[in-house]
Amino acid sequence: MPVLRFDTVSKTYPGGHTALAEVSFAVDAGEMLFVTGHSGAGKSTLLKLIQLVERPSRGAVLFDDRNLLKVRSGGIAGHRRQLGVVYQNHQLLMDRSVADNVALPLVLRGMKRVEINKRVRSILDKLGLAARERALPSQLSAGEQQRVGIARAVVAEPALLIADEPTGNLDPGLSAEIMGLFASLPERGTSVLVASHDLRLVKHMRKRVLVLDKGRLQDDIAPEDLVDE
Ligand SMILES: Nc1ncnc2c1ncn2[C@@H]1O[C@H](COP(=O)(O)OP(=O)(O)OP(=O)(O)O)[C@@H](O)[C@H]1O
Repeated sequence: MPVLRFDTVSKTYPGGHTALAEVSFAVDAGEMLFVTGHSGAGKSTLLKLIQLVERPSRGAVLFDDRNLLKVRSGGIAGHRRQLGVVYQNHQLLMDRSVADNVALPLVLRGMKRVEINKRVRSILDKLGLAARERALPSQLSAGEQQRVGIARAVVAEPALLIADEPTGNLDPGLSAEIMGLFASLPERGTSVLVASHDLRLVKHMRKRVLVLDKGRLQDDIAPEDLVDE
């Protein structure tokens, strides 16, 4: 069963600009894929519809077979707890330690402290951050900060991880490293959807690629059909 499905989704913003036009695709549980396209193609809009930051003008977005149109304002926070989100500029709390930042989604869920500590330690270990758990974000390198952002996004084991230009501020070496971390997540059952305009990096990852062009889904490329430049 797909974890996410777009069924002929269109989004026209107030003012009349159509950011997405009749977009359809499905994401399986444990699948990783990219959405790419020029600036303004509609990548961020697509991710906003999944997070219920925006609503479709036409068509339906289904998450775990549930039509998100049926989620009322009171249910939005609950819906978002099923998602992990990684931002370009990580949005860490700068006055809290690495461990506290990563613990936040679990604290918000009311989890017991012992369980929180166990999970935080385990994910920090996996992402190579164990030695930095007491550090403040400002004491970390850009790549480490982004890894903390990823740890925080996946610590609650979301069904779907979404990331909007997660390597935008990083050099090519670090970008490849961060993408490698994303690629390791589906093994843990999390589906991963990454928006990126970095075509070289996207092709290098050899995953399925959705190509948006002026809001239309121009292509849906299987990994085996990708060609190197
Ligand atoms: N809130 C809004 N109101 C009106 N128009 C918007 C709004 N948000 C986005 N748009 C327009 O919709 C189109 C798609 O924007 P979107 O941010 O989804 O593109 P994108 O592919 O993520 O671009 P980028 O790579 O530059 O971030 C753009 O033309 C943008 O100007």
